[in-house]
Amino acid sequence: MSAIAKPRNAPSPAARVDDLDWSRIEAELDSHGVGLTGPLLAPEDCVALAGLYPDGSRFRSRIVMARHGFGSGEYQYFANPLPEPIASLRPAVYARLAPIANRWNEALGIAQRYPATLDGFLTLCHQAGQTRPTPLLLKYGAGDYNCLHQDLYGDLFFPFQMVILLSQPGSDFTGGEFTLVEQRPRMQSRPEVVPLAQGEAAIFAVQHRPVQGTRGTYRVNLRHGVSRVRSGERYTTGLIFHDAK
Ligand SMILES: O=C(O)CCC(=O)C(=O)O
Ligand SMILES: [Fe+2]
Repeated sequence: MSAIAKPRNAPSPAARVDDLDWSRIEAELDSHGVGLTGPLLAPEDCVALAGLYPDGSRFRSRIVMARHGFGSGEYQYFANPLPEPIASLRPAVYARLAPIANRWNEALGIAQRYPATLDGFLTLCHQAGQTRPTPLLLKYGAGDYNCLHQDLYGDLFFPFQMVILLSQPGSDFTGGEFTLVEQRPRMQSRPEVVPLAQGEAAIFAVQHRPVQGTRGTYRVNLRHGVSRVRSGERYTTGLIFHDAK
C-alpha cells in the first residue's frame, strides 16, 4: 500500500463517535452549553456530503431563509432513508448524550426522561405526531447569515443537537462563524463564537441549560445562529434528534 492510499479500515462513523473525548465534551456542555468534538469527519466525507445538495431526491423540503425572515441562505431537510454518515452518526451521538440530557432535566426539575436509544426516542416522537426527519444540509454564500433561533419542531424535543462544518474555513469561505447567545435571567446576553474546523462538530443545547447559582439551579436560555459569510461558500449539516410535526 502506498503512503497516500486511504487506509482499508477507515473507522466507521459510529467508531469515530466512540473515539471522541466524551468526558471533555460533557464538561464543556456543563460549563458553556456547547462542546467541540475535534476531528469527526474526514475532508472527503465533508465534500461528499456537501455534494448531495443539488440532488433533490435526497431531500423532503427546501427552505429559502430570506422568505421566512430566518436570515439569508438556504437549507434542505433530508428525506428518509438518511444518507451516510448521518444515518450512523445520529444514533451513536444520541446514545452518548441521552444520559447527559437526563441529568440536566433532573437538575432543572423537568419530568421528561430520554430513552437510551435513538429508536426509543423516535418512537416517542412518532407517538406525539412528530414523524418527519429533521437532519438538514445548509448552504451559505457571500453575504448570507443565519439569525439567532432555536430548533424546536413540536412539544417533544431532545435538549442537544449537533452541527458539523463541511467547508474549510479560511479557504472555502471567510466569516460565517457559528455563534451562540445566552440569555441569563436579569442579566445582559452573552455571545459565544465557536471556532469550528472542517469536519468538526459542535454539540450544543437546543433551548436552555442548567446553571448552578447560590440559590439553586436556574435555567439559561440559548439561541444559535451564524454570522455573515464574508466570502466563498459555507456548507454545514445539522443533526437534530427530535423529528418534526
Ligand atoms: O450553519 C450552521 O453553522 C448552523 C446551522 C443551524 O442552525 C443548525 O444546524 O441548527
Ligand atoms: Fe439551527
